[in-house]
Amino acid sequence: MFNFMKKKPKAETPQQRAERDSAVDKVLLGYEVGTVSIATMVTGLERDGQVLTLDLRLPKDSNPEQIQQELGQLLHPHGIRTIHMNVRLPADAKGAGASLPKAPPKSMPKTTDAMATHAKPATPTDQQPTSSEPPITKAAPTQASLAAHPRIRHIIVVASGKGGVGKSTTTVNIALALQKLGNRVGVLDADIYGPSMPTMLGVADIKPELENEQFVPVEAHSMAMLSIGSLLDSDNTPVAWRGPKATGALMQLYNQTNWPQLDYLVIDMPPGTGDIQLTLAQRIPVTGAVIVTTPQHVALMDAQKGVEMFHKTNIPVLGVVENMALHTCSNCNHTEAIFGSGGGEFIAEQYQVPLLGQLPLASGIRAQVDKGVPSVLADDEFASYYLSIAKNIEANIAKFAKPVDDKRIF
Ligand SMILES: Nc1ncnc2c1ncn2[C@@H]1O[C@H](COP(=O)(O)OP(=O)(O)OP(=O)(O)O)[C@@H](O)[C@H]1O
Repeated sequence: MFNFMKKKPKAETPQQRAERDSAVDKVLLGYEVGTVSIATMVTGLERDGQVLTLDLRLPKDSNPEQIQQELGQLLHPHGIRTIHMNVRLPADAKGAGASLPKAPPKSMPKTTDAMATHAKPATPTDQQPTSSEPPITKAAPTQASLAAHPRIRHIIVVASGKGGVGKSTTTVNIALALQKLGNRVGVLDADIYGPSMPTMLGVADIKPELENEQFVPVEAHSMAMLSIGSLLDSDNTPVAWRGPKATGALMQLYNQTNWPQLDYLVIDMPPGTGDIQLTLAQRIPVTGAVIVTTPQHVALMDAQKGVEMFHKTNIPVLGVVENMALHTCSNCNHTEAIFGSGGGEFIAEQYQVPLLGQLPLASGIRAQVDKGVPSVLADDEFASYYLSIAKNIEANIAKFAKPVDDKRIF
C-alpha cells in the first residue's frame, strides 16, 4: 500500500542550499559567547538538510546547553531543526599538559541534540523571537576594544580585493625585507583559498608541532611561519570551507600558537572583501593593512573595496603596492605597461594613502618564489624594490602602533 502521509523532506535546490548556508553563516557570525563571535570557535561545520553539526572549541566558562538552545531558536526560522554540537572545552589544570587532539573533531567528548528536546512545533510565532526573549546578537567588537598580542609589536595584513594579483608573492618578500632591516618577523598564511607560504618559503614538507595545546610555528629562513594549509588534509580542501569554519581555524592559528617575540607578524589574507576578511579584521588587533593591486581597472575597483572595508573597520591602510606595473622584454628590452598604468597612484591619491612601491612584471620574481627562495632571499635584482617597500612601511607604522598588553594570557 502506498503511504501518502509520510512525505520525505524535499531536496534543496542549489539556490535554497546557498541561501540556507548563508543564513547559517550570518547567525553564527552574529552570535557571541562572551564578547567573541562563535564563528571564531567553529572547528567543523556540516549541514545535511535540516540537521546542522557543529564542532566547537568553547571558552572555559561557557554553557554549551544554553548556547545550543539559543542557536536553535535563531536557526529555526532558517529551516534548521536539529543541531548536533561536539564541544571541546579547555583542559582543566589536571589535563593542561595534553596536546591538541590528533583525532578528528567528531571524537570530541560532548554530543548533544538540544533541538530534539527543546524544539517546539513550528508555528508562525517561531519565525520571530518574542519581545520577552533576551537579545542574543551583540555588536561586533571594534579594533579599539581588542587587546594587543603580548609578544607581537605590529600585525600587518596584506590584502587584495581580487585573487591572483601577486599578494602572496608580495607578502613573503615584504616579510623577508622587514627581517633584512633587522626585525624579528613572523608570517601567518591565512589564505584559505590557496595557502602558498610553505611552498614560497621552501618548507612545504614541514608540519608544525603541538606543545601544551599550542602550535609551534615552523622556522623558515629564521622567520616563524604558520599556514592554514597545515590544518588541511587531502580530503578537506580549503575551497570547501565556508565563513565560520574558516574564521574559526584562522583564529585558532592566531590565538593558539606559541608565537615568539616578534616585531612584525605579517598575515597573508584570503583575497576579497567578504565575511571571512571582515571577521578577521574585527577579531585580530591589526596595526595596519597593505593592499596589493595590479594596475588594470577591474583589480583597481576591487582594491578600492578593500580600502573601504579597512576604513569601515578602523584599520589604518599603510599603503598600496602596485604589482606587475611594468614589463621589460628580456629579448628586446622594450618596456611596456601590460596592465595599464597609474592605477596604484590613482587609488593612493583618491584615498589619501601612500603608494608604498611599484613592482615590475618579471619572470625572475615568479621563478624565485616557485623555487622557495624569494627575490629578497636570493638578493636578486628585484630585492631592492621590496626593501624599499619595507622601509616605507617602517617609516609610517609607528604612529599606528597599539599599546602592548603584557597581562594577556592565552
Ligand atoms: N611581479 C611579478 N612578476 C611576475 N610574476 C609574478 C609577480 N607577482 C606575482 N607573480 C606570479 O603570479 C602568480 C600569482 O601570484 P600570487 O600567488 O602571489 O598571487 P595571489 O594574489 O596571492 O594569488 P591568490 O589570490 O591565488 O592567493 C604566481 O605564479 C607568482 O609567481
